[in-house]
Amino acid sequence: MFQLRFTTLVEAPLTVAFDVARALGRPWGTPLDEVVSQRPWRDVYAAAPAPGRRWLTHSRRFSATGAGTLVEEQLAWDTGVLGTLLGHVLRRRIVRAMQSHLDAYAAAAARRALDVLQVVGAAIVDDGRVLVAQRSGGPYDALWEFPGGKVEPGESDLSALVREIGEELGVAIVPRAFLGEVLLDGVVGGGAPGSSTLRVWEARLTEGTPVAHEHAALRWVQEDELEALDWIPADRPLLPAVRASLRRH
Ligand SMILES: Nc1nc2c([nH]c(=O)n2[C@H]2C[C@H](O)[C@@H](COP(=O)(O)OP(=O)(O)OP(=O)(O)O)O2)c(=O)[nH]1
Repeated sequence: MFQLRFTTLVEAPLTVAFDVARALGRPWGTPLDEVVSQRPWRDVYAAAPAPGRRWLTHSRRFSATGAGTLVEEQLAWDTGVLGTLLGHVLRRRIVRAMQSHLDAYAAAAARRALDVLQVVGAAIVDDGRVLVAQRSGGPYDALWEFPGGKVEPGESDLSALVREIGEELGVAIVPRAFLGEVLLDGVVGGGAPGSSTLRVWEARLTEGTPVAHEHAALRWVQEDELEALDWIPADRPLLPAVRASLRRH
């Protein structure tokens, strides 16, 4: 059996990285059938046996990191009776084709990401508690969230985070660990569910005391109080990472 692994870091949210990867297809002619598709986390494709090849699979995993989406791909095939030499030839061809394909993919995904509305939030942690904010007005009136807001065109995620926290709470923060990314439901930027995303970082206060300039209320809550809050539904999948972060501090 032959195996190849490729890792690409794409400056784009999960959904964009996933959708662009699928739209571009693969840099070789062999048609592959979809075996698994879990948007935006994972897909697996396989090719039926053919001359010089008993089987071929291509699986991809997409995971969110603070620097973008990490795409881990694995190709595996078996050349059957035609043996090792053909396997090596195939390997060289696939490596060459994949290298330029992945460069083009990363560029296309980064370009597409510019059209997607991205929201960043801060889980500000201090003394074993995290700051949560209650929205005032709009479709999520009175629901709880991580303070933050929309990334502006040309702005990096972390600059947007520091700016939004300054505007909303009047404090300075330093973002630390990346906690996770969730799909938003289309209320924010319009479009289908997942056409915008929320990325949350754990952060530490460096200056000032938070004041609710734009929210109805602010609360410092402990780990065991997180679950009972009336959260914006999209935020709930982030709570395990926030709990883990509170345990670390
Ligand atoms: N800040 C933040 N927004 C969230 C969270 N979860 C979630 O679905 N959202 C949604 C609510 C809003 O529709 C959108 C963020 O918009 P916003 O109104 O806070 O952003 P902003 O300050 O840049 O807004 P704007 O007044 O400039 O338009 O993302 C969350 O935890 N934090």
